[in-house]
Amino acid sequence: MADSENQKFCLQEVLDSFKLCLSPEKEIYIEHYVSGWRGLVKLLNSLGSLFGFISKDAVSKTQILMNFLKSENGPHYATVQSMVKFELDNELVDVDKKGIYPQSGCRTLLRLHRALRWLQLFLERLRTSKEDDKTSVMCRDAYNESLAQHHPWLIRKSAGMAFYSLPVRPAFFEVMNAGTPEQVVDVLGKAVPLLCEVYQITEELYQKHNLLDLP
Ligand SMILES: CCCCCCCC/C=C\CCCCCCCC(=O)N[C@@H](COP(=O)(O)O)[C@H](O)/C=C/CCCCCCCCCCCCC
Repeated sequence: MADSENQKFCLQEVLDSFKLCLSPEKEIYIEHYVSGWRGLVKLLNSLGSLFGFISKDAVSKTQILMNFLKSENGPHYATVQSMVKFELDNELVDVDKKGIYPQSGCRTLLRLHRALRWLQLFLERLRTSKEDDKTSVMCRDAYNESLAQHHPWLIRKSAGMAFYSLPVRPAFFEVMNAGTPEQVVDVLGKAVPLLCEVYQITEELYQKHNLLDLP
């Protein structure tokens, strides 16, 4: 695990990364998108070993994208839009679902994009929750409404077990390291619309190019 993923989670930092990832022309910078996910992985790593398999998958996907960014084709991977164009123009994507490019940038980002929908739904539930609402239920409901439909039975079961071990809401707010519960709710109020915008732009781009079902 990289050192940065062992550091303390900071919600504001995650928010800043997702803010930075949107250009004025609404292009999405992959470097900052990945940095937002890496910030989130810090929180995941503080939640215990049951979340290890989720963290491992998120780290591996962010690493694939960082490797593209650092490669000789790096400039083509600066934004999600330029990556889609580059991989489609050069036939590097499994548009015909043959599974020849299991590690393309487009399919890797699609997995994180689907997870972003879960995050958006979970954070909105958290934002509007009451003190004794269960984080495990909020997380499970958000998961069932989004990512679960893309996961096989074993992953769904393992994720469900991990959710049970989530701390109660006041303790979860502490881990989020963003001040008082009122301040956490305030930051969440800024985070959710931002994640929503990043999600929507990616969703429309992937839809336009028929990339939403990449194997
Ligand atoms: C703002 C602070 C509060 C929220 C804190 C959230 C912290 C979340 C950090 C990272 C989320 C993990 C993102 C996981 C990406 C999963 C991508 C995926 O779907 N991968 C599957 C498919 O990949 P391929 O096999 O096709 O390559 C893969 O099979 C999945 C493996 C792992 C299971 C993923 C379960 C995801 C559950 C949602 C995250 C729950 C975290 C709960 C923490 C509150």
